Amino acid sequence: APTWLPCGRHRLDLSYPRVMGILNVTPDSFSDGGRHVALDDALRHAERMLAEGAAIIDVGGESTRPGAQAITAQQELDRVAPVVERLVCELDALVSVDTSTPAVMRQTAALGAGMINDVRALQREGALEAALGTGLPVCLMHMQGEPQDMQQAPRYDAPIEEAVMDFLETRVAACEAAGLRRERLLIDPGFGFGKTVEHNLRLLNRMDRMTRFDLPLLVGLSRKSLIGKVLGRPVEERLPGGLALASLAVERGARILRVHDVGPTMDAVNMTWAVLREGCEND
Ligand SMILES: Nc1nc2[nH]c(S[C@@H](C(=O)O)c3ccccc3)nc2c(=O)[nH]1
Repeated sequence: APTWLPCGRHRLDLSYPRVMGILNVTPDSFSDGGRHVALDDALRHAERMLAEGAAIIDVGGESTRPGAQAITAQQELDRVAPVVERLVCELDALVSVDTSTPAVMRQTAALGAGMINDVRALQREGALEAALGTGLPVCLMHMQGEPQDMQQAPRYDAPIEEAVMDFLETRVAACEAAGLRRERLLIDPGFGFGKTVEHNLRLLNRMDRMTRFDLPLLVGLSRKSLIGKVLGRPVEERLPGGLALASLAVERGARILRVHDVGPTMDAVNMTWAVLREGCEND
């Protein structure tokens, strides 16, 4: 996999695992005193995650919560654009935009976003062309179904890791066929997106097989329901479980960890990396 990734005006060093901080800008995060307060809060939250070591800030406007009703491209843009603009202009942050919407990809790239994070792997009409036009790297994630229905009855004919890798293989091929250079691609197994707990656990256990793509591996495990179901913890008590998963993910090849709790994850990831890196050099 490449040891660094051009992300707009940023150059992301991937020779060691990096942490991506989650910045949620869906309306519930605007529930308090209106947009400007929320915007300032978002900036402060991002500033804190950067200070704790986040290499990337992931900004998502579409609530992928199961059962959430779909929003228009304009609504998504109205949420995301102001935040991206201030993150870029005031913090010079490397911003990834969690979107499947072509117009949002184009407009946020124009505002200085450095990466596209598409949970639908550029399958929407016009998404591939839009991503290509931005020149930005793109994370292709596996999801079965849509957030509205993906968790009702996840099932696969093949073992989960094979189904996920087959899907990602087809999406990587589609991108390359459309002229999106392989050096611009990242892959992500999509934990929790149309998978049972067993699917998620098996997928992480066998995730080292995804290194065969020779592409940077991004994973999102933070506070997810698989932690809740295995440990019986509510979402606000899932950090220890999440740190265990982050360490395992790094050991199995993950290079970008998408998390809520940046500081603690930095320590777990750096501790894990110190062990893995040491073993290699002094063979
Ligand atoms: N690349 C990449 N992008 C991501 N965006 C998300 S949203 C997810 C969450 O729990 O954060 C989520 C899922 C369902 C409802 C709410 C929130 N998860 C990932 C991931 O695993 N990989």
